[in-house]
Amino acid sequence: MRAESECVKCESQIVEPGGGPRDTFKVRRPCRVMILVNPNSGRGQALQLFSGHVQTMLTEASVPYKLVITEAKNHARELVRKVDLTQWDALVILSGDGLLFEVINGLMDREDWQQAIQTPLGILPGGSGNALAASVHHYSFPSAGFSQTKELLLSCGFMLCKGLVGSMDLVSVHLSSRQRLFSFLSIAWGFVADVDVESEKYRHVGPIRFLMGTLVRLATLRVYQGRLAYLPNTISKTSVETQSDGNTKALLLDSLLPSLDEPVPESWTVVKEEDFVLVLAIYQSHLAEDLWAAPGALPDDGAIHLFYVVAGISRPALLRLFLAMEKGGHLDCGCPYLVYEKVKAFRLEPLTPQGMIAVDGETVEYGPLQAQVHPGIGLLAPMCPTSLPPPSLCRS
Ligand SMILES: Nc1ncnc2c1ncn2[C@@H]1O[C@H](COP(=O)(O)OP(=O)(O)OP(=O)(O)O)[C@@H](O)[C@H]1O
Repeated sequence: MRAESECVKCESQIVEPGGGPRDTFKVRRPCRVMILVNPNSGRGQALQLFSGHVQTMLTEASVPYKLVITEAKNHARELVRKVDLTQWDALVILSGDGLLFEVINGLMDREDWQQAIQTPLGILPGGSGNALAASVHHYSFPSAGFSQTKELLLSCGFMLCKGLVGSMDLVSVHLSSRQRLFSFLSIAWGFVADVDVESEKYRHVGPIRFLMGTLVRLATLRVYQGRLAYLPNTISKTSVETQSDGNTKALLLDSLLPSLDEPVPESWTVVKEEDFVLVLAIYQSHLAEDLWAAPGALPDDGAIHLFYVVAGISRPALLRLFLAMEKGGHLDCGCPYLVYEKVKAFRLEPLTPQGMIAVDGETVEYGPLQAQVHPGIGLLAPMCPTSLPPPSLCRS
């Protein structure tokens, strides 16, 4: 199936709403949208979600679109590396968070990454985790929950059609092989990474896969040795610093990070514990549809929300934390093993010889890594700055 609606010239209206709670929002009615769908994401129903719900919304809102069905891993990354972005006002992902991770890294691979990453990126939930979609819904309708992925899809589709755009932080991640990645969601090591990766096999059951994975992992609770250090979020907002590569490409500098083989600067805090149950760095509010992991996070707050749980926590206490996370209440549990810091950068050096590290839910090479936030370098498309009622209420 391949659908392409006609691309018509329509007026682009850019309005600073002023009355909204934050001043970074623009109303930019999407004109031409490329929608990338991973047909295998989640329960394998992304195409049905498109034809059953999204297509009608786009048609009703007169938003011209081109549908691209991804054929394999890295298809989307290769495509956005080369595509003529002047043809598109937004790139929209109907999938899980993994496909957006590919698209962001494809855009950042480009010679013209500075302009490319300013292409508004939209998300429509088609995966089993849907962390960014749940976060977007939360930023837009903080007091309105949703009970099913379909409701979340309608909410994100509605906001996409409204054409609201806000800025988004990206985090630059350095792995020990010198590979550099750009992340919009999270970096996880220990319990959370294990659950995320191991529960992939239950993805056909949808978001509940994380609860199933958590219960399985709790039964075999492990301690992971490693070193953690971070730069607290006390320094003033960092600006985007670039340097030329000697040709035409500007390089985005990670000026807060020393080389991975050098010690961290004295201004950093070194965590004295070396036995962890989990380390989670997150920069959106939600880690999954029903995991409100960072209650204070905003997409462009210039902070990495760093959580870690040190060894010694009991299985029931850890389960209580995850159950409380459904309502964002884990920090109110008074758990002495859970630590939360807002940081600009951090370094993690696992000492346990084998394990999992997940960046935006995707497994990456295991080993030392460090990361730095780049405030507001991306644009997130379905964002709503006002207290509009959620779409189901609008229609009644
Ligand atoms: N047609 C395809 N077939 C197989 N894999 C694909 C295809 N298109 C994309 N992928 C890859 O599949 C991986 C998972 O995609 P994604 O995260 O979007 O869905 P998901 O894993 O079902 O969602 P979630 O992470 O919410 O569970 C990504 O690495 C993506 O690049």
